[in-house]
Amino acid sequence: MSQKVSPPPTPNRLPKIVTKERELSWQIASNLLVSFKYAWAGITYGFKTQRNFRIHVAVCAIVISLSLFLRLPSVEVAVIALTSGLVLTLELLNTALESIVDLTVKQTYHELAKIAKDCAAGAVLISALVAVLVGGTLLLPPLFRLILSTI
Ligand SMILES: Nc1ncnc2c1ncn2[C@@H]1O[C@H](COP(=O)(O)OP(=O)(O)OP(=O)(O)O)[C@@H](O)[C@H]1O
Repeated sequence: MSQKVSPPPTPNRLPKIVTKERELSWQIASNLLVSFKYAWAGITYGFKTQRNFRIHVAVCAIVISLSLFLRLPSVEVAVIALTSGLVLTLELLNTALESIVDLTVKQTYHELAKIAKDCAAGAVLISALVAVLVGGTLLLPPLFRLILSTI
C-alpha cells in the first residue's frame, strides 16, 4: 500500500507554509508595540498568579540592588543579573508549559504530563540553586567586610 508523503518544503514554499500555520493563530501581533504588550501581559500574569515568580522577583531585586550598593565590579553585577534573569525566565516558561499541559490533558492524570511538569519545575529549581550559589559567592564576602568594618 503506497502512502502519500508531502515533499520537504523548498525555500519558495516556506513563507507560504509559515503564513498558513500563523493563520491558525487566534490573533497575531500587528506590530512591535503590540508584541511588547502581549509579552508584558505574560509577565503580569505570571506575577499575579505565581507565588514563586513573585518571590523570585523580590529576591532578584534585592540581590541586584545589594550588588550595586556594595559597588561590586561591573562583571560581577552582570553575572548576578544574568543568573537572576535566568531564574525569572525559566519560571515564566514553567508557567507557560503548565498551561499547555493543562490545555492538552485537561483535568486527567497522564504520566507524560507529570514528566513535563516535573522536568520544568526541576529546571527552575536548578537555576534557583545556581543563582543562590553565585549570589552567595559574590555578595557574602563584601557584605561581611562591610558589617565587620562598622562594628
Ligand atoms: N495532568 C497531570 N498528570 C499527572 N501529574 C500531574 C498533572 N498535573 C499536575 N501533576 C503533578 O502535580 C505537580 C504539580 O502540578 P501543578 O500544575 O499544580 O504545578 P504547580 O504546583 O502549580 O507548579 P508551580 O509551583 O511550579 O507553579 C506536577 O509537578 C506533577 O507532578
